[in-house]
Amino acid sequence: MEMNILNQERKMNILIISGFLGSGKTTLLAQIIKKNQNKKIAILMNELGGFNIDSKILGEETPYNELLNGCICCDLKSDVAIQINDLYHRHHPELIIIEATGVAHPVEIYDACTEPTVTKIAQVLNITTILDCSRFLDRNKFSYTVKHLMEEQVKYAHVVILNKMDLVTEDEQQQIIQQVTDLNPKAKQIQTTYCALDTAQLEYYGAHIDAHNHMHHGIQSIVYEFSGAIDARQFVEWLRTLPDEILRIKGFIKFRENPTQVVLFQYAYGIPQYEEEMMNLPLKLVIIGEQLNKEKLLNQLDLLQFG
Ligand SMILES: Nc1nc2c(ncn2[C@@H]2O[C@H](COP(=O)(O)OP(=O)(O)OP(=O)(O)O)[C@@H](O)[C@H]2O)c(=O)[nH]1
Repeated sequence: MEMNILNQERKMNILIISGFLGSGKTTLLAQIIKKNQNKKIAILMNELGGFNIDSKILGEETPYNELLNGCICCDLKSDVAIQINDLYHRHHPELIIIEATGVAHPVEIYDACTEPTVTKIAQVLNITTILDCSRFLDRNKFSYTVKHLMEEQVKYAHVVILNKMDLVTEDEQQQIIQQVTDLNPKAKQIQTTYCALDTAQLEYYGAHIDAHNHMHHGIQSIVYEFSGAIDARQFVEWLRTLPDEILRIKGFIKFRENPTQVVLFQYAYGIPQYEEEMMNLPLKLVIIGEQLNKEKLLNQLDLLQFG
């Protein structure tokens, strides 16, 4: 799947809402639903807590599915595809909003949305991260892991909402704008209190999207399909050349050494994994990364395929 904002194929859009615990994700969701009553929106909620969103926020009109007892980016990743398909077949929404738990990593959520059964029917519109501004400014008080996660949520967002502006001074407002810019200069920043915003600013629907600004930053993905087996040694060599911007690769390959065996290939944080796959699946690779040099990658993959 490519981050095709224009949605020419009329696929469902997926909006990923990320943000640390208590930053305002549910508040934003409520705003979006309230202001877009004429749109068919469905929610995929990954709550660890027991808040009754059903009646309090969404109303009875908005379909939602839940991912329970775990975090979307750890143990529930494969459930995401199942739930998205379920929402699609039962409700045919224009937009699915995924509200992840506050501790979810945006790349993992995006990754979950690149399953072939999802890309057939939907595409990620953007990752919107919400910040509790004063908490974000105080992030050095948290453990390294928490601080790192808060920064990663900003780093990989296409849109960053600087929320709870009412709780910070003007001086602090300037500091946070600068810090977010330093972490992710290309993200669109929106300052809010109680997530009050014109929801069109989040650029939900294709017609409102400025494709040029959004095609070239943030997380993107490309899909490549091999027509047959490739050379294992060349493939490993290619992996060694990959830049840090490549965050994930996954898919199915066959190697010439054993051309009938389909291999499930996964690559994360520079580490490849190979598993024998029993089914004969299409030989597609999904590559996820930042600022992907698509043309170069496709050329390299062509060389693997035909070289
Ligand atoms: N003062 C202030 N409070 C806010 C603002 N936005 C949200 N809140 C409050 O902050 C609390 C957390 O907001 P939620 O929308 O539930 O945050 P969340 O990110 O969904 O929280 P989790 O689901 O726990 O991760 C609620 O009590 C909100 O009413 C804001 O701009 N200013």
